[in-house]
Amino acid sequence: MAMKTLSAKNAAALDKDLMSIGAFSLDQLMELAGLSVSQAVYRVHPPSRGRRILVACGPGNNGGDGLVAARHLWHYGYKPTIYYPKQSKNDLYQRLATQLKNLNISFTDDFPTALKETDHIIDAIFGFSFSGEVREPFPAVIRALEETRIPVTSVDAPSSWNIEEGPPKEGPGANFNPEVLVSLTAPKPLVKYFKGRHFIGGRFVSPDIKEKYDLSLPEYEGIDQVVEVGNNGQKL
Ligand SMILES: NC(=O)C1=CN([C@@H]2O[C@H](COP(=O)(O)OP(=O)(O)OC[C@H]3O[C@@H](n4cnc5c(N)ncnc54)[C@H](O)[C@@H]3O)[C@@H](O)[C@H]2O)[C@H](O)CC1
Ligand SMILES: [K+]
Repeated sequence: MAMKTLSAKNAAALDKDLMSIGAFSLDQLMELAGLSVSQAVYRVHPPSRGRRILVACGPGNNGGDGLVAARHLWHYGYKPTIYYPKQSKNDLYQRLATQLKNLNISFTDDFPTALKETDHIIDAIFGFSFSGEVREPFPAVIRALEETRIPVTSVDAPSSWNIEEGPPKEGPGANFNPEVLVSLTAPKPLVKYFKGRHFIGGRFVSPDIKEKYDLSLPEYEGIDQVVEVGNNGQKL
């Protein structure tokens, strides 16, 4: 049976519902999303495999999830480095960045060098609001992610992939195949092109929202914030 997915349009509508009907603040949702990402990274890349984690953050909420994940990973004993070239002036992101600076987590502008000095990468550049061709300064970053042999965990979507149609036919991202994907709330249609380990995270969906968007979500176990699923969307 094919996996049930959530279109980019419905993902944005669901997000709005969580904040209106659901009465969640964006901070809360982002905290839970980033916590999920940190748990998936801990599962696929425990600290014994190397503690250095490069977190590439984009300008929107996907980037915010990356900032939150970096904070949790620091508390688990990792050594995150942040690449965040388009920093938002918005208070939420500024506070997230300050929280990291208070932990002495370093920020870098030099992505190629940072890539040589890491054990794992988190791709928190673009999520469900990405569209069109990748604009500056990100084409070189996506190309570097394509070429590196260091494993990548993508947050919600492999950045540069079209949310409905998957990898671009040409240009940056055409050969980008991350090792791990953490779909937040529910998988997006692009998952049918994804071949790596797949987790679902974002444990904040109420039964009425699940029903409204016809989601079929695997059961989370115990205190886990992520569930690993197979090609059919069933829990592994
Ligand atoms: N309910 C949930 O699942 C939650 C998910 N979260 C995360 O939020 C993102 C979606 O966030 P949003 O701010 O809407 O957008 P993005 O981060 O995907 O990107 C917007 C950002 O990127 C720029 N942009 C768009 N296209 C391009 C392009 N071709 N080139 C360059 N830049 C581009 C755009 O201008 C914006 O600045 C979701 O995927 C989850 O990761 C929430 O954190 C919590 C709830
Ligand atoms: K991403």
